[in-house]
Amino acid sequence: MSRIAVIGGGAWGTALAALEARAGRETVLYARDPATVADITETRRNRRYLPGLDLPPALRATSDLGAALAGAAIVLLVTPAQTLREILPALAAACPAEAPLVLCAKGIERGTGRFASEIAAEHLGGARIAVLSGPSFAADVAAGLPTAVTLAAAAPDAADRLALALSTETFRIYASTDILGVEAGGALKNVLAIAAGIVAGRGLGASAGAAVVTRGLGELRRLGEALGARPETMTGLSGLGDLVLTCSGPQSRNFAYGLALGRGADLAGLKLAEGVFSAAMAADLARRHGIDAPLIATVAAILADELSVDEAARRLLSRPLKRESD
Ligand SMILES: NC(=O)C1=CN([C@@H]2O[C@H](COP(=O)(O)OP(=O)(O)OC[C@H]3O[C@@H](n4cnc5c(N)ncnc54)[C@H](OP(=O)(O)O)[C@@H]3O)[C@@H](O)[C@H]2O)C=CC1
Ligand SMILES: O=C(CO)COP(=O)(O)O
Repeated sequence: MSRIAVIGGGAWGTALAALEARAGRETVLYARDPATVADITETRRNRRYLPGLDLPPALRATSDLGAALAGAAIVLLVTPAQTLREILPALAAACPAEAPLVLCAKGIERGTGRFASEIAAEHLGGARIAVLSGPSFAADVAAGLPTAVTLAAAAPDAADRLALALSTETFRIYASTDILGVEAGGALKNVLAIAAGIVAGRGLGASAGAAVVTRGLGELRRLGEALGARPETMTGLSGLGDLVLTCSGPQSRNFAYGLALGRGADLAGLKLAEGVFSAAMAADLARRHGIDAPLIATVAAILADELSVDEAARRLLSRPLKRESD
């Protein structure tokens, strides 16, 4: 019995399910939308979320949550961060008692400032909870391109076991016990990728883009460590690694959102950008912990319509000069 249940039929859930099924592991993908299930079953594609990519014949899809979870040895929860509170009660009720739950969303809950592991711990024992994060575009992973990510669980042997159970020839998972650090990196890099997109969209140049990544890493590191993350996690795959990937261009939906903002383009119809929902909470966490995070605060203010892009750039540049180490 080693069935993997993947909950969430969007880009990332479909990519992870395809990866595991292709590696020869029995995998079931739950999508709440029957049209997605029909598309996967009939065409071996998820044309809405992963257009152009063929899914392995062995991948089974269902819109019955209980059927997806029945007999699962490992459960991957891959719906957006803001949906976790809604989906977790039903998931916890139907999830086999011993199955570890791997949280794959990258975000902070609006209103509470909580990370996925904190929300999940309200429904399941902490010992079963793991988080997966790191530089990994769904399209790359689904296409079988080489990828390295981090998986954290509280117990080192649980993290090692899950890393072994989910790694494939192309998907290399590094084990960690720094759950909050891995989550903080994944959520904060999205906010900073919006900043990088804004810089590109407003035509501020590649030098400004590099400054955002570098000073953004400082904010990610300072805030992550204030929240309890280990320094090496923030400069690891789920921190620096994912920051670099997501700030690298419009294949990132967060970067693409910032790009549209910077250009003054229409934001309607853009794909999911988790940083949009996390920015205000990230800025709030920084304030509460007394952390200087001007880029995160600026993104939050722009998204809240409190600041124009041009005024934001002027204010960031006119702050008092300081030592680089500060
Ligand atoms: N895409 C990527 O490259 C990566 C994404 N991630 C993270 O994974 C998470 C999911 O992203 P991604 O898959 O790309 O998002 P998508 O927007 O592609 O898909 C979201 C999926 O979640 C489903 N969903 C939304 N609300 C619920 C709910 N209440 N119950 C059940 N299903 C629900 C949607 O279903 P419906 O179609 O019915 O609305 C859809 O299938 C995000 O936190 C993201 O940051 C992490 C690494 C890589
Ligand atoms: O998290 C990701 C890559 O690691 C995906 O980034 P976007 O959500 O910005 O597309």
